[in-house]
Amino acid sequence: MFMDQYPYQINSLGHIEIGGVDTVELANKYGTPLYVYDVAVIRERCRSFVDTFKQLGVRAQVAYASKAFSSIAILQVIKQEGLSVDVVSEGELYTALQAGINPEKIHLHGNNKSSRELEMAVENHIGCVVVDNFFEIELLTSILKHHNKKMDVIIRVTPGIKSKTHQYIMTGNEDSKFGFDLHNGQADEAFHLLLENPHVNFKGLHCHIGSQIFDTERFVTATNILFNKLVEWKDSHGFIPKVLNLGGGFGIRYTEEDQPIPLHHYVEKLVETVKEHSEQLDIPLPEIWIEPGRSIVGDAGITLYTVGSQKHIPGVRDYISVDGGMTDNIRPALYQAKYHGLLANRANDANDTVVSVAGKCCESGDMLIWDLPIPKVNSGDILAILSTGAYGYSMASNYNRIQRAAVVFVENGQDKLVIKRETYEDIISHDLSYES
Ligand SMILES: Cc1ncc(COP(=O)(O)O)c(C=O)c1O
Ligand SMILES: N[C@@H](CCCC[NH3+])C(=O)O
Repeated sequence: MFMDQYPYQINSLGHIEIGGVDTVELANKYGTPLYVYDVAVIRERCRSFVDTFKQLGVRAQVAYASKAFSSIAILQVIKQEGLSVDVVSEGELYTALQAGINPEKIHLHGNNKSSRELEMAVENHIGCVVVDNFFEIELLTSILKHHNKKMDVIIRVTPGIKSKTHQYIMTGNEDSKFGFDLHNGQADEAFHLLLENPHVNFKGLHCHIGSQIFDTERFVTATNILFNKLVEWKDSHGFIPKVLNLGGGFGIRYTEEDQPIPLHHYVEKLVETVKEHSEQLDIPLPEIWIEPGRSIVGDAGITLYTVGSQKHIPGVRDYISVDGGMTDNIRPALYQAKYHGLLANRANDANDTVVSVAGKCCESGDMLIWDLPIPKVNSGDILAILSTGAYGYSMASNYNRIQRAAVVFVENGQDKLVIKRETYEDIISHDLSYES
């Protein structure tokens, strides 16, 4: 059955169960909309990456891309599992530090890092800055000079390949706001600037070709392209890379159309490719770093909603509306992302109708799922949307002054609130009065 392909079960009451906990009980206890994560699945995903590197005897860092979902609780799990953390802002860096992540295991990304962000990185002795552009080289150098410090850096390059994914989540192509182009001389210029810079240890290259990628082929192509450059730099400067960061982007199942491959396959193929090149180049195997986000938390999470109003337009379409929407999951509106949903309280009932699931925002584009086969829906039913663990909470907004939903972790039959639902007081807490 289709549900077998997801890490959730249906219990004897016909309710969806996650991490051994009945989702209907969770909806009653915490209210909806509610994000629920199975921590055992998160751990299992972390271990797929970490253990494969270990089994292959390769020095590596698996850096969780915390943009996918950042909070104290998730980063505590990430820390327990021995991962590093990739952050892209002061807020993500602050959260990682507060969660107790060892600063040496934090990598700072970003195409427009501010001086405050770089200062914070330097002051906290984080492990590595992934340098993205010439402006940043100057800024970072002046901050390091000022603090009389030295920092490990790698540079982000765009290998110039397009991944089969939505344009907005494609990042490794030439026409991208991220990184230095490998083919027009910019990466070489950055390399020279950093190699001669007494304030940095220039360790190697980074590339991230995009997101939700289901095959290993493009990772191999990207690695080949990086090595073409490394061959040049070894010949011209005797440069030997210590680190090769091949980014994230490993695909997960949202709907039946998605056919993810086991996560260890990516690691095996990357290691094989880097080993081949290193042997050819006659250099020691560099440390291999990867940055999975979605594949760590994506299918470990679901969102529970309560169905409210319904609208039947004869000959056109049936809409059901839920108590959340684009405020807790912007991905359908932003990327036309597709999700699967089902009734959490009647998961075994036969699908005898088709509905489109609308959010409650004042926006026609606030649709979560189009044309979902489902049993006849009653207002008050609990709808579960699957695989919402990545880029759901982290991209949530307060549009229409809707409160951000709560987050609950479940593991081995136990549930724990890890992010409180926002209150109306929270929503106005930063508002200042304009009355004299
Ligand atoms: C530099 C970088 N690393 C890692 C990721 C994580 O990607 P994903 O969540 O698809 O694994 C992203 C986001 O796409 C990224 O831009
Ligand atoms: N937010 C994107 C992925 C991040 C792309 C940026 N590197 C998503 O939901 O798919």
